[in-house]
Amino acid sequence: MSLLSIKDMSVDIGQYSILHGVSFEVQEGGVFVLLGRNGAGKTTTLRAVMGLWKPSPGSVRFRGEDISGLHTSDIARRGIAFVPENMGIFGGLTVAENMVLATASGKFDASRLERVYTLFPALKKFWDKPAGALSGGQKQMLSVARAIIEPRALILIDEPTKGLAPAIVDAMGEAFREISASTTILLVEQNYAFARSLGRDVAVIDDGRIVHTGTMAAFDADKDLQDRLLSLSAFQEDHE
Ligand SMILES: Nc1ncnc2c1ncn2[C@@H]1O[C@H](COP(=O)(O)OP(=O)(O)OP(=O)(O)O)[C@@H](O)[C@H]1O
Repeated sequence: MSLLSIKDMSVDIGQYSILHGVSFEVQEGGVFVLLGRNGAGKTTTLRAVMGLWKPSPGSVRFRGEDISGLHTSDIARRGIAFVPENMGIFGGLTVAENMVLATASGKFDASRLERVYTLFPALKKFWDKPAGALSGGQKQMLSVARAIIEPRALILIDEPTKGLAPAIVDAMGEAFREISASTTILLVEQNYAFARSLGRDVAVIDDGRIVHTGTMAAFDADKDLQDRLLSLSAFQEDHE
């Protein structure tokens, strides 16, 4: 059984029809990358999985259970976390307070906290500092740390490398590799090199429709396909 199975999912926002029958399956373990041009529907797909938009019609199954009608908090309780593009952290609170708010009980499991410190040493260093004073990369690390401080089966991560320096992107990649050994990651990325280095499977969305699914290795080997689906040469110039 797939960990996450999205079937014929359509999403309307107000009078606009944004997703048109999106279907793909995410298997347990590793990194699944969702690629697509600007405005293709990547964020909308993640938000719909998290219950922040309601599919109509369509289903989202998590471990076989239809979660598409559930509230976001109930979806989170089933073991899915969302790291939004704007990171969703509280700038006026300390790193420690941001982390506490990400726990269900208000307490940390010591070994999980130790893991966060190992993955992201800067968070330990700035533990009692306001999150708003962190650099962009450190804020992104805090946002990911909040998602893994409790046990999760699936983390949805939206464009985590946007605007980050190459060294920070490398550190983020290392952390994701580590995290994905125990937690499945559904990653939306515009940085193709980053996506390629992490992804096992890939789906490409265009104009609210899935236009390709397969392994990342096969997609990466097919330059014509990449160019056709992503206009990758233009796409890379934009992001270099
Ligand atoms: N709240 C909203 N109201 C109206 N239209 C929206 C809203 N959110 C998204 N859209 C539209 O839906 C389409 C898909 O947006 P979405 O953010 O999912 O794309 P994306 O692939 O994540 O793009 P990007 O890479 O630019 O973030 C776009 O045309 C966008 O303008």
